[in-house]
Parts: sequence; C-alpha cells; structure tokens
Amino acid sequence: MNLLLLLLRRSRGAVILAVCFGLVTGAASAGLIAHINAVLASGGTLADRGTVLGFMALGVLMLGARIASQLLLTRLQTGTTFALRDELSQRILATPLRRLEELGTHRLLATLVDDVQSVTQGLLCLPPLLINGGIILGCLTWLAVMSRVVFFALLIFAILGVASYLLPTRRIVGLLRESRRTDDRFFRDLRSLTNGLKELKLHRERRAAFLTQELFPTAEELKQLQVRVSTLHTFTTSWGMSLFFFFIGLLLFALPGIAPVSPSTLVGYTLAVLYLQQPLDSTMTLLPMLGAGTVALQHIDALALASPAPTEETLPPARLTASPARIDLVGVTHAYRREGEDTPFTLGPIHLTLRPGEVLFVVGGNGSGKTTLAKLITGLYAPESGELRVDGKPVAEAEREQYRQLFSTVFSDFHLFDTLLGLAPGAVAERARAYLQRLQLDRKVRIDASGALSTTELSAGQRKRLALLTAYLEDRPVYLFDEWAADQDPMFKEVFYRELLPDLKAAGKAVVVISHDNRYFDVADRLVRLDSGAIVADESQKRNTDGSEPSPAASPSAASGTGLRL
Ligand SMILES: Nc1ncnc2c1ncn2[C@@H]1O[C@H](COP(=O)(O)OP(=O)(O)OP(=O)(O)O)[C@@H](O)[C@H]1O
Repeated sequence: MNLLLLLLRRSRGAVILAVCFGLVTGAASAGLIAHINAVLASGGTLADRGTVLGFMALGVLMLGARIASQLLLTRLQTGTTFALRDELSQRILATPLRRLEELGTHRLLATLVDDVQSVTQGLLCLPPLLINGGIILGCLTWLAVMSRVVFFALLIFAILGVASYLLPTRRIVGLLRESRRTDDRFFRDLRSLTNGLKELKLHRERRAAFLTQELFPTAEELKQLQVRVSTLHTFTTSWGMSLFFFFIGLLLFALPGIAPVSPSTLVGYTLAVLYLQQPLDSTMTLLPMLGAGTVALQHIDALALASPAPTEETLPPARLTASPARIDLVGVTHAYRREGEDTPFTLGPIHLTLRPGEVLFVVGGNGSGKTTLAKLITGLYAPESGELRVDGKPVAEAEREQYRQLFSTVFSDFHLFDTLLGLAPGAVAERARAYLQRLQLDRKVRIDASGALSTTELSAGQRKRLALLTAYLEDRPVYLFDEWAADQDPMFKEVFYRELLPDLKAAGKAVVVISHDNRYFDVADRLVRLDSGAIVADESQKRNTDGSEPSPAASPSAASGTGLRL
C-alpha cells in the first residue's frame, strides 16, 4: 500500500479537495508568472489598474488555495498517523500469539516506533508535494501555451533529467530497505541491553563482547547506511538543481540558433524555470522521505498482522456458554517449526477434559510441553490438528476470542498491569481488599478508587501474588496457574495448595495447575504427566472415602511405575 492510498482510505473527499486546491495554487502561480512576463515584455506599459488588480487577485487566490490545501492535508495526515498507531496496536492484539512469538518483540517495537515515525514523516511530505505538483503542472501548462517548440525541447530535457535523477533515487530506496532491516537487529540489541542489565554489569568480558561484537557493529552499520543515503541524496539533488541552469543556458544560448524564439518567450521561459526551481528543489528533498515512508509501510505489510479484532457488535452471537459443564481437547497438536531444525518439538495429540470443581495438575520435566499445553488449553495457540470442544460443541475459529474469555491465568512470564484494567474498580473493591489481606499484601499495596495499584515495585513472589489477585477478581469458570508457587515461600505454597486451590474447587471452578511441587500432588483430583510432548500418564487421584490421602499402591500409575504420586 502506498502513502497516498493510506490517506485516501481515511478520507477520499478531503484528499480530492486538497488536490483540487493544489491545482488551483498551481494555476494561480502560472497566472502570476504570465502576468509578470506580460508586464516585463511590455516594458512596463501594461502596469495599469486592471493588471494590478488581476495580479493581486491571483496572489490572494494562490495564498488561499495553498493554505486550504495544506491545512486539509496536514489535518488528515495527523489523524492518519494516530489512527495508524491505534490500528497497529489493535492488529498486533488480533494476531495469533504464535505469529507474534515468531516475529519477536524487537521487530514489533521497531515497527511501532520506527515504521510509524517514517510513515508519519512520509505523510508529512504529501501536502507540500501535492502543492508543488500543482505549481509545476500549472507552470508547464502555461509554458506549453506560450511556445510549443520550446516546450517540446523542455520536455525532452526534463525526461532525460528525471531519468538521471530517478536512477540514483532507486538506489536510495534500496539503501533505505537495507537500513530498515538493520534497524530490526538494532532493536534486538537494544532489547538485550535493557533486559540484560544485570548480566552485563556483572561480567566485564561479556559486556565488552556485547558492545564490540553486537551493539556497536549494528549501530555502525546503520550509521554507514544513513551516511550513504544522505551522500547520494546530496549528489542527486545538486545534480537536479544544476539541470535548471543547464536548461536556461541551452534556452538562452543554443535554442535561438536552432529555432526562431521571440525574446518575450525567452524571458517567460527563463522566469518560469527560475520560479520552478523552488518547488522542484523541495520535491527532490521530500522524495527520499516519501521513499522511507513507503518502505516502512511495506515493512508493516510484511509483518502479516491480522485485521483488527472484531468489536463486540460484529462478533457472532455468543454460542459458547459462560459456565461450561466440560471443555475437551480432542486430539489437539502443536509443533514449533524452526529453520534448520529437522525434528520440531511436537505436542500431542492430546486428549484431555476439564470439568468444573476439578483440580487438574499438569506435571513433567523441563521442556516436556506443559506451557505449550497451557497455551493450547486457553486458546492462545490454535490447534494444528484436533479440536477444542465446549460442552461437546467444537469451538469454531470465530469463537476462539469468546473461548479465551473463559480463562483466568497466571503464566510464569505474566505481565502485571499497574491498574486493574477491565474490572469495574467500584464493584470489586471490597473483594480486592479481602484478597489483599489474605495474600498478605495489604500493607504493601493499596488500590485506589480508579483501580490503580499504589505500586508494582515488589519482590517476585509478591508480584505473583498480585497477579493471582487480578485472576481471582476476574472470576471466570476456568483457572490456570503455570508454576505459580515456584517463587513463593513455604508458608505461601501451603496457603496456595491447601487453601486457595480448594477454595476455587469449592466455588465450582475448573483449575489447571502446572507444578513441580510433588509434595502437593495429592491436592489434585487428576494428574497428567507429560514427557516429550506426549501424555504418558493421566490418572484420577482416588481419595479414600473419609477424605484421607490414597496409599501409593491405590494409584495404578504408581503400581505401573509411571510414578504419579512420586
Ligand atoms: N516460542 C517457542 N518457539 C519455539 N520453540 C519453543 C517455544 N516455546 C517452547 N518451545 C520448545 O517447546 C518445548 C516445550 O516447551 P514448554 O515451554 O512447553 O515446556 P515446559 O514443559 O513448560 O518447560 P518448563 O518446565 O521448563 O517450563 C521445548 O523444547 C522448547 O524448546
């Protein structure tokens, strides 16, 4: 998509009106030149009242049309830039998680920061470019009317001139593309810098290697590319400007020897060509910015982000029940395919059922696929094969967004927002206070009337407790915790496994817990063990009728050696 199309998509009427005003500006400019030329050619005898009034009227028309065109396009440009940033954020949120993971946060950030800025600058070039275009067109029309022969000579010269200008300009656009690719690497290095502060500070050799082998070379490469772009641009514009004088030289010294040209035509042409110098100079300066904007727009397209998520009004009528009696994963699979890897990690086919009031533990070694399974259960990954069913009905693609709303989660790489977003603060205030007390955070964190947390600068364990509080307040039918208790102290592990999970179960929630805490596996109603992406054991924890723990022998898996009870 190009920049003009982007503007047109936003407001066709305003763009057309602005182009019309641009053309009027051009016509008025040509009229002014014609007036000046006529007065000069008459030796001053034409400077009567009518000519003066005409000159003033054309001046006012040019000024008015220019301001109108510029204002219209500038407003449109500002609106489009902000709309583009909003739309990009929405598109990122609508894009499947797996695609975003493949792109990497550094590329998304580079797009949100750099591409949007380049598009903004490119759009900023459009108003003056369109006005310049109007002026150039107006002057050329007047020149064609004044003398066909000279105009023909000008046309040939202009074609050669534009061709000699466009050739290096193509190279400039190529360099801009290369620079944009390097920019992605630069953002990746910047992310390593900010995320790896501790590791870089603590290890001098690593820090030196990071700076000299990664950050600085990428920055240097970027700098070199930018220097080459600006050098080429300087040569190109200077060459373009010298062409004017070349043409005026030809006009004054060569043309009269080839074809009969009147002195007034020569004066008129010289005047017009000198007048055209300013808009053409500004056009040549703006074109590389337009090129950079177009490259940025192509880069945004290449990310293949999804269309913005459907709004509530456009969503299909809710078919999924808000409190399902069961959720089934029927033969679902997911594979991570990476370039140069012959055997991708594949999870599944997984057959699993979640039921209200049941606590399901997912256990297994590192890399066995627990988090991947969690992403499939919660609908963050679409199954590559198999299907998800809610109360026996398959979840269609269009229902996946609704399906995800069934879950409250705390993933191990959760993000803690500093406000209770999406939860009516007034309605949850009482419960929030109670949970803060229960999670022993009431002395650390306060929640104000707008739902803003007084701080999120807490220990890792405390932050996780705050994330748990948010999940509790969401009050959804299914809860999923990915190694929630991993950095809690023993007392809070006890509270989590022995009090909080049973509470959720008693409240009729389906609870999925990814855990390495084998001391608490008895809390599970069912325990699923993963190994290398496959379920190798799926057992109900049989409780004795008096509620006491089952003996290891009671568990078939223990007997068979799969070691559910460990
Ligand atoms: N975003 C990803 N891209 C490519 N491969 C991935 C990605 N995430 C995980 N994997 C691979 O998938 C496999 C399973 O990872 P997963 O995170 O599901 O395991 P896990 O059981 O949760 O491990 P852990 O106990 O260490 O958290 C691993 O081999 C890992 O390398």
